Amino acid sequence: MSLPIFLIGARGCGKTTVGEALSQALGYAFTDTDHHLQLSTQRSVAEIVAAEGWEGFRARETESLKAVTAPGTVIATGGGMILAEENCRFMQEQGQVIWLSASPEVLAERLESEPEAAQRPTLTGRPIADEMSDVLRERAHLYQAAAHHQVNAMQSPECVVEEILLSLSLARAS
Ligand SMILES: Nc1ncnc2c1ncn2[C@@H]1O[C@H](COP(=O)(O)OP(=O)(O)OP(=O)(O)O)[C@@H](O)[C@H]1O
Ligand SMILES: O=C(O)C1=C[C@@H](O)[C@@H](O)[C@H](O)C1
Ligand SMILES: [Mg+2]
Repeated sequence: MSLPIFLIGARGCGKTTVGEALSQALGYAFTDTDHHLQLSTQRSVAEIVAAEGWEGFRARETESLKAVTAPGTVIATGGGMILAEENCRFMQEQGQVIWLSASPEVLAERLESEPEAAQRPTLTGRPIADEMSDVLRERAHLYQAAAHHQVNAMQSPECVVEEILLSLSLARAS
């Protein structure tokens, strides 16, 4: 059985971009928890947060994670998925967890060129570069603890996919 592959990491690290390419390379299905939430609620992240607060969004995010998880699937997760221990445990038990790691400067640069405010409402109210530094300071240890493998996400998407495939094949060989 082909275990699911979960991509974790901060906003802008490339979970959606790399996830689609990885799924094609493996012949897996691709799914994205943010996208699933948007489709199932017919609302954007910003609309859910405005109506239910971040707490409401986080509860829905956990439901989405469970709903989309299936064998033979690459799953791009929301940037805050690792905030709940329950989610981390679930991902570790169900499949392989890959952290796409990038510096706050690279993340901010990518997000500034494609803000997508409806899907990425501000987390701190601070300018994007400061927000990404704050977020990584708070979350880097959570991404690290949740992941089976850490991959450098500051390369081209093709190279990130190659690095993931290598770490998965090394894991299978050991
Ligand atoms: N490896 C990469 N090199 C250069 N640009 C990239 C790379 N990966 C993603 N990008 C670009 O960065 C932006 C964010 O990518 P993407 O939407 O895949 O990130 P994400 O991790 O899914 O973010 P979110 O958590 O908000 O869903 C997009 O404009 C994308 O084209
Ligand atoms: O980093 C975060 O907390 C988030 C990242 C996005 O993927 C969305 O899940 C949402 O905007 C929250
Ligand atoms: Mg995404």
